[in-house]
Amino acid sequence: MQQILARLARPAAHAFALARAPGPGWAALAGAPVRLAARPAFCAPIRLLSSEALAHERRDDAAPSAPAASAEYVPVSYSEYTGISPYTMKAIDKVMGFKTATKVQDQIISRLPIEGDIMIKAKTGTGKTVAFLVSAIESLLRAYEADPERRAKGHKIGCLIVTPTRELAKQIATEAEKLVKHHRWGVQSIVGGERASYQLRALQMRRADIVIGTPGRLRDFLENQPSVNEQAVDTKVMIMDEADVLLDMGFRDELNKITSFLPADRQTFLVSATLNQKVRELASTVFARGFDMIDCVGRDEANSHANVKQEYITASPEQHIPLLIDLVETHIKQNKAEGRGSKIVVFFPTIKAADLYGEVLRQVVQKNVHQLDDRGFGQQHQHQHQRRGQPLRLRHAREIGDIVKLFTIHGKISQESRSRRSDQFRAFPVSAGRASILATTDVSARGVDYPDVSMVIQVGIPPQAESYIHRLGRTGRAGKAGEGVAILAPVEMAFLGKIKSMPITQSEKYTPDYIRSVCDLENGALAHLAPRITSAAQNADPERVESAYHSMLAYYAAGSELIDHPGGDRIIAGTEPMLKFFNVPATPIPRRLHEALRVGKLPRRDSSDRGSGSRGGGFGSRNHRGFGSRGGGSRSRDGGFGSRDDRFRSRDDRFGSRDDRFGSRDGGFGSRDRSFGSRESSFRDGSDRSQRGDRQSGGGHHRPTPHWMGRGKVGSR
Ligand SMILES: Nc1ncnc2c1ncn2[C@@H]1O[C@H](COP(=O)(O)OP(=O)(O)OP(=O)(O)O)[C@@H](O)[C@H]1O
Repeated sequence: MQQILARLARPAAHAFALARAPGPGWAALAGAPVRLAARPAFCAPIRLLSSEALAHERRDDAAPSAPAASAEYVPVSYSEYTGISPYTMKAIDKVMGFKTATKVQDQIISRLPIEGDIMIKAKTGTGKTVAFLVSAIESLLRAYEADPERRAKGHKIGCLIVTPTRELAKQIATEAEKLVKHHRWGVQSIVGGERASYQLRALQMRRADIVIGTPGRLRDFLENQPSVNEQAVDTKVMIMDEADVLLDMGFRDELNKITSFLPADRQTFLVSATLNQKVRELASTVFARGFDMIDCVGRDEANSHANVKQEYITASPEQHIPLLIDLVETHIKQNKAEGRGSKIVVFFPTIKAADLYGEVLRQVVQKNVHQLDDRGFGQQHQHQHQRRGQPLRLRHAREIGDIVKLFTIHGKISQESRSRRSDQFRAFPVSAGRASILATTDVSARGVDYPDVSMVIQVGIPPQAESYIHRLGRTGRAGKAGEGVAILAPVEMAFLGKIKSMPITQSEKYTPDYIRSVCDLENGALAHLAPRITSAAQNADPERVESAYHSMLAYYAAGSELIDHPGGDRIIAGTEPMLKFFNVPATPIPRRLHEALRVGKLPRRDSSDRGSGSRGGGFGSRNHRGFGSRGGGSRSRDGGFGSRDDRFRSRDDRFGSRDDRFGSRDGGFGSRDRSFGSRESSFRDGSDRSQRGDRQSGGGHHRPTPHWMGRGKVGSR
């Protein structure tokens, strides 16, 4: 009934074109006069904001706001839109396979043809890409109708899309290629990290109807390549996707420069999942005329999905890994019991932490992956499946049992590996008994589309409050169900105050008693995995554990506004327990890191301070079976850290690990996100392990073997 009413209320789409007033109305996002956008009275129950309203609405997305009910969107069938050309419609239907429009798609497509500039705000994973692409294609089509010669040549850039990362550029290019398939247009990518000469040649030789690029390479081409400059002078549509990310990455200058090469009468789209002051300021410079705002998030609605349950768990850092393992295991088992597979993304604050914790997770939960080929299918039975003509996935799952595969992606991994792992994680089949886990940093937080992610776990706080929304947005995409859990240390609890508008509640399951049970490896919920867990903890290289610890301290120092920051000592005391899990004794932290934490002088510590025996707690002291029985550290400060202080010399290096969310400024994922130390793996291989004795006797970390290590159970993985 509701659907019938919604359809009756919907007039022909061509009548939706917005009446646009000329003039500079909007300009004053930052204070000057603005004009009100025309709003069709028959508008779906979605908010269409004027720039005036935008200017007055100076709240950031993660900031608190009063909850209010918002009308539910009733999906509209694509067949109802009359503003889409037949070729585009055919692609939506046959190539993309989309039958109904998402909320943001409806808001854009029901208004086609759109003449002017638009700012789009919609929740993560709601199909913004198709929304702006369809509009851009239809605008370009009209321009081609007026200029058939241009259409025939296809040499000039018709639509230019700027996006922060190569991965996103690739994603958008894939969608664009599908949508223009029947138009027979060309789609090209101009991104960093690939050979410029190849891209340049392709621009000159092939159609350039839609060009998607990352800011650095685009600016470079426009500034230094007259032929590209010439191709761009009559660009019809410019789109800035993930505008908030572009700005967070410091691309403001690049954006200004790129727009300076484009004609003033172009159509501009600014697309963002979150709206903050920086985005408003960008809007005030890139929109050459008045613009309309399409805001698909209700004024008082949380910028997350109702279908994604959000919980947090408070626990000391040494409990984080067992909790993480328990969360992952429970989720996989539960889904399997319901006949589904699992796809989990775990976010860590720093590269070092992602490497270290991700490797522990791999050693504990990964299984049967040797049976997989690159596509995630079983190898050994492949010929049988093909011969019998049976679906590979089903037979595979039945024959070799559960499969759990862990992928790691962060900015220290080469672009090529990242792309490969990203593709594999995306394609990993989500069928019963199969689970894939991605251990990552904020490099995977924004814009990356991994369909079917069933759970997002955030270990620690994100670098910015808004990032919480983006990370969470990797699940619950395209209307699917999802789950989000944040594991926070007590020192991080103040972060909850920064995301008050999010419907996140304390986990009812993970009570202090249950957390203790999870961490009681001998008798608790993870007893069956105790040998694997203890072995993984033992395998971790102490220097890398320490390095990850330092990276966490630097991370807190850089993002101090997100935590309760009464001074560095509390942060150190609150973070140091992460060492306990690995049985690595605490040592003095580098001077510059101390300065960053604003604790003044390095505290004097004798060796008994350094060890955690004096602190007690942790796993061992409670049940004499966990990770806690430890002696003092033996590393001298001079020998141990003199050279390491170098790592904190430059601001970039010091705080680099926070930048890993977006990666290279030229659109890759990587080069900005320096971490602490250069080696990739946080774990020793066999030969490394054999050297441990030397290191211990040579003044490196002394990690006394707890009584529980070395038992038969521990080594058997
Ligand atoms: N109309 C539709 N019907 C079904 N699936 C859709 C539809 N539109 C988009 N999708 C799918 O939904 C997923 C999310 O789309 P998209 O990546 O465009 O979202 P987004 O809003 O740009 O997300 P983010 O803010 O995270 O970048 C994609 O897998 C896409 O293929």
